Amino acid sequence: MKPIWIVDDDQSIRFVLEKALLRENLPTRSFTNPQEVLKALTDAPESEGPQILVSDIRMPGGSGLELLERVKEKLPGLPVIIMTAFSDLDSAVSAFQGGAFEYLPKPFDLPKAVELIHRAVEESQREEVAIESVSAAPEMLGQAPAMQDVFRAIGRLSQSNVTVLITGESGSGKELVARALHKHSPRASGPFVAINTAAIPKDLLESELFGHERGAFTGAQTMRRGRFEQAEGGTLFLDEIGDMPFDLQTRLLRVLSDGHFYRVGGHSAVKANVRVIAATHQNLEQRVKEGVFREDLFHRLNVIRLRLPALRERREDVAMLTRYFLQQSAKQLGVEPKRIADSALRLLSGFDFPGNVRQLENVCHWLTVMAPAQVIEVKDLPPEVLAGAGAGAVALSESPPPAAEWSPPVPLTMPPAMPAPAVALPIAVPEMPVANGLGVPATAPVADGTGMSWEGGLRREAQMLLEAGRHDVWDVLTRRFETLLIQTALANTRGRRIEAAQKLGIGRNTITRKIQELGLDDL
Ligand SMILES: Nc1ncnc2c1ncn2[C@@H]1O[C@H](COP(=O)(O)OP(=O)(O)OP(=O)(O)O)[C@@H](O)[C@H]1O
Repeated sequence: MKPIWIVDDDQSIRFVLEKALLRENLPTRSFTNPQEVLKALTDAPESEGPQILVSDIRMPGGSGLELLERVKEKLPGLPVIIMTAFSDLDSAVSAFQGGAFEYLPKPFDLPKAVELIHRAVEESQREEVAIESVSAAPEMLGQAPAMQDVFRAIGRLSQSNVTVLITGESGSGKELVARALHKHSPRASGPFVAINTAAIPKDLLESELFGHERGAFTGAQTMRRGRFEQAEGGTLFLDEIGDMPFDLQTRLLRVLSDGHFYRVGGHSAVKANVRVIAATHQNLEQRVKEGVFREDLFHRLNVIRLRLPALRERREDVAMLTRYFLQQSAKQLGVEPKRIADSALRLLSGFDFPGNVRQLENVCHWLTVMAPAQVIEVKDLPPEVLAGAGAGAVALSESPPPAAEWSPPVPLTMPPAMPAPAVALPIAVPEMPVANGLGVPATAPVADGTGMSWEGGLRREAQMLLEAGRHDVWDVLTRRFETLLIQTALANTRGRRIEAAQKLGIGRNTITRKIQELGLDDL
């Protein structure tokens, strides 16, 4: 058998791989840089050429990706495994684009690396080398095995126009995956059009999707193209497909099977050259059983299914994502990025993140604005994290954090007579008539360590968000305010929701809905 060529400037990697492969009776030949490999390729007779090539990406004297390109010119069928210390999608995408067989994120698990090499050898012996291609958006991060599987799937789908159904909890990155699938598809130069079917009133959805002719209904003064037409030649992302009204499901099914549709009030068919990617946080099989989702549409959409893991199923990614979002927020706000203390990171990693990556992103933004110092400590974490991270955080850390850094969940509001909590809260308490049960505002705000009042903190955040040119300031701050109100009320009623709703003067359905929307289910 021909040898496995290993190229890496790191002697220890070469050594470990050589030894492991030797134990498997796989011969090896090692190189320290791409030039040596190219020279050997020219000099070596065919019989001594590589069976497969395992290459690092960053080496003095040339990049592994350039090497991949040059090698592929000479030996297009050769399986190449790219090793990279950067397990973001960029490297994976470039590797797949260059025609790599697989990529191996460093530090790797040796048995897994050997297994991968075995697979590549089998593949090369069958002389059917799968040349895989591009993957996803560079800003999509993930080191957890479950995310690596997602990246690989994206890479494999990149040459195809197939319909994909993405499932996963809210905020887990479904739209990001859809964008990545588009960006690395043959339709990349076409438009990517997204529509959240749950966010558009039922009556408007049909014309939103398919457009309407002039005079089709009252108010339709001009002809309007719908999202299907806007996505012509590109990709249409249908978010929250599980909530699509039944009659529209029928229309969608028809477009998918006939390849054309009619504008509302229109009589001539409009051709639809659109790839559909759908997403849902719901269990569609269950929706089919309940009779609210069409089974035939389900099968149409479910050609390929990608399941995105919830963030709590990949806690190992929290650290990397936190650092990334802290940098992004700092960039947006034009400030120095904050760092996070290990103890705070441990706590954050133990939090269940019902709102998934989006919630972590918001937390990081909040910390960038609100944490008083450059290094974020446990006490700076937002109340919902402090209140909800207990069990997971302790389980994650090898030794529990010192008592001074961590106390059990603290209610946001203290009755005026109670002593201040051991943990300094990141924001002071809103002055609301909830604390003493007498309908009298609790007047003493809890110190936040910055001397800033709750109102002042909110005003400062509003100011910074506005200056940063954000267009979701209302949403972000309303959510923050509602979260505070509900947490405070729940803390005062020992979690009894109906009582909390009464105290807040809202209905029980409203509090239940808000708790769900705000991702406070764990309280
Ligand atoms: N793996 C990731 N790396 C970096 N950012 C991510 C990742 N996953 C999600 N995000 C970010 O988290 C936020 C939420 O992601 P996205 O909108 O794709 O989630 P979603 O599952 O479509 O949510 P919803 O179901 O509520 O529509 C976005 O700002 C996105 O950029």
